[in-house]
Amino acid sequence: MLITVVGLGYVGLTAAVGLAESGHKVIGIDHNPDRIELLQRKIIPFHEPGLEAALSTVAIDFRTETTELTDAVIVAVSTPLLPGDEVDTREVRKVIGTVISSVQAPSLIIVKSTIPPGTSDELVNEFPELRERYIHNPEFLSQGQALADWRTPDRLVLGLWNQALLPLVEELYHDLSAPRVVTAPREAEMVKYASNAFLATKISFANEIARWCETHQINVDDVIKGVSLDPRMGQGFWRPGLGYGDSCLGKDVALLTRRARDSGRTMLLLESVTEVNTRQQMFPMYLVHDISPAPDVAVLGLLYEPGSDDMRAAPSLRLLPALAARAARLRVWDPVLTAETVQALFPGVDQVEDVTAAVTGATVIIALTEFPEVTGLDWHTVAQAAAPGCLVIDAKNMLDQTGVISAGLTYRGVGRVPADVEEP
Ligand SMILES: NC(=O)C1=CN([C@@H]2O[C@H](COP(=O)(O)OP(=O)(O)OC[C@H]3O[C@@H](n4cnc5c(N)ncnc54)[C@H](O)[C@@H]3O)[C@@H](O)[C@H]2O)C=CC1
Ligand SMILES: O=C(O)[C@H]1O[C@H](OP(=O)(O)OP(=O)(O)OC[C@H]2O[C@@H](n3ccc(=O)[nH]c3=O)[C@H](O)[C@@H]2O)[C@H](O)[C@@H](O)[C@@H]1O
Repeated sequence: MLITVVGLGYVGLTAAVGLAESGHKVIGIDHNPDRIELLQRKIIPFHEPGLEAALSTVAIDFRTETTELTDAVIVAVSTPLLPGDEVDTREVRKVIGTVISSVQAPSLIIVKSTIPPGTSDELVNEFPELRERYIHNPEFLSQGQALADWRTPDRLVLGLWNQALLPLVEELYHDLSAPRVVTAPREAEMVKYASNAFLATKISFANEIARWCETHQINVDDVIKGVSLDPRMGQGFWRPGLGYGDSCLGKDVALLTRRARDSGRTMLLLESVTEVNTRQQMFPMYLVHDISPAPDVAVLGLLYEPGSDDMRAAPSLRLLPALAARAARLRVWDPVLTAETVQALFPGVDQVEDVTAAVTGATVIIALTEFPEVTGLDWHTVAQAAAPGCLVIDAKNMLDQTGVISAGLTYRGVGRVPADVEEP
């Protein structure tokens, strides 16, 4: 098939590459000319492991606009949160308006962007010709493993009014063997929101349990292992840490809770999920708050996860200014973010080139991102560079605490009981 993908971010570019790998001819459209210029040179404009290598193996026609008739158009443009927690769907509407008003509209118009429940109905009210061609097919990939998730999805959710479109969808996704959930667009929209709300809930739950464990001297790692082996619990998304800090979970929960409040049916659970998360993102502050004299702080990692440079909702955005206000001295190290990005997000911050430069003289080390350079640290070497007895805050329970303690450093994780290790 000949397919146009509009919006070449994490979702759209992954879809374009995945569909090209499946043998389709793909035209990739983005209104950002700088992005197109890079893509034409087979350079991806963000950090997504494996995607650039895959892009180099396929031929995609990248442009800022097209008038060419294709069999299907996939819309994957941004739908950010507006102030007041409503979602901005204007770019989706704009693209649909352009596509539907073209002389011969394509047979399939697929919206992959996350849109609030009811948006597809609104789109069809605005563009009645859309109804017979329309599918809302939400995307469930995770950044950092986007292409792998595309190639082997858990499910394909297909929200449509016109069942006659299904053979075309099968042709489009001929090599994706996941179960299909065929429903109406409104339900498909809600599958996406309910999924992200549940993931957010799981993380806040894990963090609450970790907090309880900490108070009662119980090791949360073993508790989670014991609980999550029950298949009813689902094995993933159990890791306590800094809370969710990606660009979507918070955004999707915010939309649901805002709309619930508006309709007079407050979602008590999800309101609490957000509250727990907001508190959790700042937990390193509670550990450094009373340290006197003001600490010399090294922050290792600014990304919310090593596989994605998406800083739209990263916990470090709130944490760093608070730390800067508390610390006598603050240094950050991050191997992915460029100096320009760091200065734009955290003006004036002292960004150093390597971990050793960051930890030298530190009285507090905060490990925020699970980069291999952090998880693989030799703590005896760190102890020689850092101040004696330096506090190591493991914000993701990713470090070997025995190694940290046996090097003479003080360890604090999330709901972990400090290991009984003989100090040197
Ligand atoms: N990032 C993720 O992990 C996931 C995101 N989603 C949803 O998918 C949608 C896209 O997300 P991302 O890829 O993260 O966004 P993004 O912000 O990385 O990329 C969106 C792209 O669309 C382009 N764009 C915006 N308006 C346009 C227009 N009118 N014409 C052409 N190009 C346009 C932008 O220049 C940008 O390159 C959002 O609705 C998001 O909520 C869904 C699942 C996973
Ligand atoms: O709608 C979306 O945009 C996507 O949001 C998340 O994907 P992603 O944003 O890439 O983020 P994840 O890697 O899944 O992590 C989300 C956040 O939760 C945190 N997390 C994750 C797992 C865990 O056990 N504990 C935990 O704190 C991560 O550090 C991160 O801040 C979902 O996992 C995807 O299914 C969904 O498609």
